[in-house]
Amino acid sequence: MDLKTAEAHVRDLQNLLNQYSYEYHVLDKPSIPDAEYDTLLRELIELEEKFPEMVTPDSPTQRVGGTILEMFEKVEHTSPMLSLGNAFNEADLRDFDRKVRQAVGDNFSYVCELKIDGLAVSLRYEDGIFVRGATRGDGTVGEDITANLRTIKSIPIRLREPMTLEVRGEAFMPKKSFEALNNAKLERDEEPFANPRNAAAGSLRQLDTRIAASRNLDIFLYGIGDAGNTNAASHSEGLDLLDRLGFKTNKERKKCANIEEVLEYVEGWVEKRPNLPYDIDGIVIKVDSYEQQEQLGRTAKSPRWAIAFKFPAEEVVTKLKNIELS
Ligand SMILES: NC(=O)c1c(N)nc(OC2CCCC2)nc1O[C@@H]1CCC[C@@H]1O
Repeated sequence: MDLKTAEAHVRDLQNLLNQYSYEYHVLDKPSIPDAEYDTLLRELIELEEKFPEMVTPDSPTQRVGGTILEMFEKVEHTSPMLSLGNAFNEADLRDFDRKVRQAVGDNFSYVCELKIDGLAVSLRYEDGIFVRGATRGDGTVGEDITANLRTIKSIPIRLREPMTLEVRGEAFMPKKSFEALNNAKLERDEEPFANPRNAAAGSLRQLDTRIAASRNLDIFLYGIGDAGNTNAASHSEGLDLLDRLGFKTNKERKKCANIEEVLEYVEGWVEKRPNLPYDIDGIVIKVDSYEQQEQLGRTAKSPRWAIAFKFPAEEVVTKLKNIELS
């Protein structure tokens, strides 16, 4: 095979494998059997070993680097990663709604989302290529964990359009992966993780990327850092853009016309929460229109246009049950 043909074949394989990975990990709709994916990946690895100059950062072979980092560099976020004010009951939610209506009137919608219980991260893409990923840190400065985030298969290493933007999301460990990891730790007489959030944070703060790669982490993206250079006019349009670009967003989100619909959504998920394959610790309620978000503004640390309804912690319920039983 001459260089030109090899080059074309490598690009085709890289594009094909990235597409298959997107179908499997983002759409959850694989179009080929795993064995075929593995065969194609092995073929690409062999070709890239033969022609190392053809290895590019967006090749699917570059997800798990061999390097062990010395430490994590500090990263300043282009726009702050805000935290959320909390609501614990219906009165708190109605209070939030009253303040929103005071500021923007009655003509607006909310978007309700599951509040994923993981580690908030920011992903930066330049011309569609994943260039940097960081923890939220204190909201202004986080840690560069790009190498570890690259190992999360649902994070695209190349977008479906060559956009430059920063997106935010919650990296998490699915419940099944958490149970398997803790069973393995118990077998090795190691200290198990207390919950999937700690396990996800601990995995992404590993200096050895092979450990992060072994932890079956996943992610849901929930926002755009700087929606300025997109033509999305609302949060829901922003999330649809993230879907088009190839990101994994949580499909349980719902547009609500008023606080009554929000309360109904929250009520529904109190029941359904235990059946989810990942932990959630509440529901995030956001005013949809970007213009109205601007009007509402923010405090030093959290937006006035969003609030988190917090569920009572599941562990507390378990402990209470144990007390009653004993
Ligand atoms: N954990 C989540 O699922 C989640 C979400 N679905 N949506 C947001 O929206 C941001 C945008 C502006 C303020 C919060 N934040 C989330 O989590 C954040 C990360 C840091 C504090 C909150 O937990």
